[in-house]
Amino acid sequence: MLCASYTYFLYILSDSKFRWQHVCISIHILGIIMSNPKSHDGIPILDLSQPLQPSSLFSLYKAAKDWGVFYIINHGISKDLCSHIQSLSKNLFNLPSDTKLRLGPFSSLKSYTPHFIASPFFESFRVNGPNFYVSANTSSEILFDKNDSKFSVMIEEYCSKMEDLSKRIVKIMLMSLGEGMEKKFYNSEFKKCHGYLRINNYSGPDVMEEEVEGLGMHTDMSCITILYQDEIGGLQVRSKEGEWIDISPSEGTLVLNIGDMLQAWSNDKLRSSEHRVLLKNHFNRFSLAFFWCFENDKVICAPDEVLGDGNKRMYKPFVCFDYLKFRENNEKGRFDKVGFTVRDFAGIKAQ
Ligand SMILES: O=C(O)CCC(=O)C(=O)O
Ligand SMILES: [Fe+2]
Repeated sequence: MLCASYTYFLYILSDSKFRWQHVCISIHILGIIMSNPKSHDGIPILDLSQPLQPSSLFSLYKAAKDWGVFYIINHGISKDLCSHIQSLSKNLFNLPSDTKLRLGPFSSLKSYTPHFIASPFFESFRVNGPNFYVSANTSSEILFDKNDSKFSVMIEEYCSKMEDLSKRIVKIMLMSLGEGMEKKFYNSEFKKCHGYLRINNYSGPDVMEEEVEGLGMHTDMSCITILYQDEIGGLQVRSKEGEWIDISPSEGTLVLNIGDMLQAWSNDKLRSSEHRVLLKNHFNRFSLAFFWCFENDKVICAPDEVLGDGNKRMYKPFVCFDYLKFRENNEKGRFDKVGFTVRDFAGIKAQ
């Protein structure tokens, strides 16, 4: 069995067609020997209460390569914490527009995205790390003209759990790229990552004759994004062939999206997921998106070991902050839309 798993790690480093088929055959055999990870709509579920098996790593790698998405369960974030944040966030979203705009795009904090920026049906508050308590508290003081720390304490708790989870998932993604990759690259490349949280509220039109886009198709600029969605549903991810599939909500399940930074760093071995949110009824939808990103001044450049022998470099090395600015400048007043992705910014065009 050990022998078989070593074969997998050897071959995963290479992308040539012949070798790739070989991996699939080896893993198919492994899958029979070891228990297969559970899956949901063909997209695997990472169960953090279980030891990682080579077969689970392979499923995650495959999902991250093909879709840029998988599910996480037994992650240690309680349903109660999410529900409390959801109910306290209602107090923010229910405020009059004028009040919310104190944090809007023309304010100094710029932590509120009002309706009609990303879509008519989407609004969002942003909380920045590393001190999530201070960030949340500053915003709530501006909105409510008083200090109420309950909300900020919960945000702090949620985000500090998200930070731990993000570190764990990045390590797992590195392991999925091949034996020794985590040890080699976690500290040198990912140690200075930082996070921010977006608290999202969707409200469809009162009369819905057809489904509407709550959030148009986009990729995230992060390394990874961890998403909590309530029970309403509507999140979809696009396959390479252009087919949309539902990422259905399920209690206790978080969604992991690969973002642009990890796509570029892994030289397209991991795919930044193209996703959107469709609203199918007039119920409000709530989600929490935690973005885990490289530090602004990091130069993103796929290491040779990740590239593998004979594989072409897909991206010119670039500074993380320059990409963020590129997205912002090209999308003045808009959200992160496909069309201005990392490929458009730093992709090396095929000759
Ligand atoms: O609300 C969701 O399910 C997705 C949110 C999202 O994609 C984002 O905030 O980037
Ligand atoms: Fe997103």
